[in-house]
Amino acid sequence: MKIFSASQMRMADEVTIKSEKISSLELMERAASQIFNLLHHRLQGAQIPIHVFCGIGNNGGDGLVISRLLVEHGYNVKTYIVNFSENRSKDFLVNYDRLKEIAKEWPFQIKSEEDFPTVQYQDMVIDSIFGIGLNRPLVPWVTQLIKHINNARCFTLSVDIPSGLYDYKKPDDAEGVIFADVTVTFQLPKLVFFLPQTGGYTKEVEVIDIGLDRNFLHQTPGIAELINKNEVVPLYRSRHKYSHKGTFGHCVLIGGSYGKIGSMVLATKAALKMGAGLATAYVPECGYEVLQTTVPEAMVITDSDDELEEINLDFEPSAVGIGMGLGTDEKTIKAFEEFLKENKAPMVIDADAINCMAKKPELLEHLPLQTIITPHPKELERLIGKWEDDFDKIRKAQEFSAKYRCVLVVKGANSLIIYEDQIYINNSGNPGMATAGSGDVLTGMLTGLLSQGYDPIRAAVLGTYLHGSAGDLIAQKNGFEALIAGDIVNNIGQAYLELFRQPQQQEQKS
Ligand SMILES: NC(=O)C1=CN([C@@H]2O[C@H](COP(=O)(O)OP(=O)(O)OC[C@H]3O[C@@H](n4cnc5c(N)ncnc54)[C@H](O)[C@@H]3O)[C@@H](O)[C@H]2O)[C@@H](O)CC1
Ligand SMILES: Nc1ncnc2c1ncn2[C@@H]1O[C@H](COP(=O)(O)OP(=O)(O)O)[C@@H](O)[C@H]1O
Ligand SMILES: [K+]
Repeated sequence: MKIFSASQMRMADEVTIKSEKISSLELMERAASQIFNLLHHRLQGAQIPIHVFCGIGNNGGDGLVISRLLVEHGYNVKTYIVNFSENRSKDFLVNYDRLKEIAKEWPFQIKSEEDFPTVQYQDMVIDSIFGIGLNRPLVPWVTQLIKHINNARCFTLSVDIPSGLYDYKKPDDAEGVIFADVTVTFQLPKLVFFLPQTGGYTKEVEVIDIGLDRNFLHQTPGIAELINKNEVVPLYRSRHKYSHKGTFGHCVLIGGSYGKIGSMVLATKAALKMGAGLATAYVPECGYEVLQTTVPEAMVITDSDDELEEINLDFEPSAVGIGMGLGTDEKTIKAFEEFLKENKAPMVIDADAINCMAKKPELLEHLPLQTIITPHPKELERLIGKWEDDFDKIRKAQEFSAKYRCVLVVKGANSLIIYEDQIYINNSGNPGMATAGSGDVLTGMLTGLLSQGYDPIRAAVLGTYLHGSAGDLIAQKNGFEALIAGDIVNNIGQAYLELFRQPQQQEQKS
């Protein structure tokens, strides 16, 4: 699913108004009445106090429409205008009058802290103060109002985006943003919902189709692509009956040091489970027995005793995954550099191999085109430096990717796959995956896909999705806490099958 910027959303709005020959007012009515329908469906007329806080722009206009429909249907509604400016939008004003006609009284004006209404825990709030039009800091009393609403801790529904969130930078005051239980957003999800600094402002996101112009939505490249099952199914390559193990490549996993051989076990198993034809683990001598015992399907080549000092392969690998438990000893960095100069196979670079590159940036010059690098945030910082906020992080990651022509998988709750100006946001996975070794599994999985000939961007997107999806399958059965990295490997097969499972409804019919 595409993600648009605020200005692209505005353009989609305008194009729809022209192509459908409707007014912006009608579009507002259509959008807001869908939110009302959603509420009405859930509340079924329940008489809980509903506080609708409206700004003075079109987001406020949406709130006024919702209020009017709630009043018409006999709900217990109080409407407030958060009067931070006299510059009211045209459609706001029309709906302001329409609400008065139905409710028989003007909404209550909030102009300062003295006007704040009491909001109780058992009430409900509709947050329609700011939408995607927020473009400057809030006046202090509006920030206070937002904090006042948050303090009630009552069920809060934000219209389009939690008020106080910009769609292009982090909020000025981390507490001055509505904490929403649900955000009902128009047509397409917004980037802020998936970034670590801003994703936490809403527990749930519901995207509603307000019928914006299909051609425009289809033809306009988004600023990012949200990756769910629908997006990855077309990336999967099925197997031919007469294929043999050579068809799926012989990959090599390189890494391990004394006490960190487990990372290599996880990665090697993961590469095989993803479908690599053959896998070799290249480890220090101390890892030999461990690997031969725990992954009998893999071959093992060993180097000196406790850490790698040389990387000499006696075959041409189809893909390389390097870095798990590798260490950053000078000798190892040297070995890695020599290897990079020789190697032509597609690569995944993780963990200590990233740290080696951060220590010696010249290594980056030797990467094969579209090498996948999989940093967690700390490793990313070592590569691209500190960032102002998540938006700045993305820009810096894009610049880094363009400079070295590499694919970055920025790991986290919604891992970002970045290649030059392309951004993919993975939407599978769960907090149970915040556990030792889950990144090693990802590296093995991506290497397994490269080994089978998937191109690096596809491999990064499909592999990251399947990794999260395997984690989700475990969490459904065992919960978050008991999830360990080895379980992710064991659920790779189920994650593949899940790609082609029909939705529940169809299962019940058959
Ligand atoms: N296709 C769509 O996206 C649709 C959007 N609609 C609504 O329109 C909203 C966008 O509306 P607007 O562009 O009017 O913007 P908002 O209602 O989000 O912003 C309010 C207004 O306040 C001004 N402003 C921004 N920051 C301010 C600040 N800190 N202090 C004071 N004033 C500030 C802005 O210039 C803007 O005019 C969306 O979020 C959505 O709710 C819907 O009505 C219909 C369809
Ligand atoms: N809260 C979370 N939600 C979803 N996925 C997560 C979460 N925390 C971690 N992960 C995933 O788990 C993996 C952790 O990788 P990493 O930090 O390298 O761990 P390790 O070094 O222990 O292997 C990444 O793929 C990341 O996206
Ligand atoms: K809002």
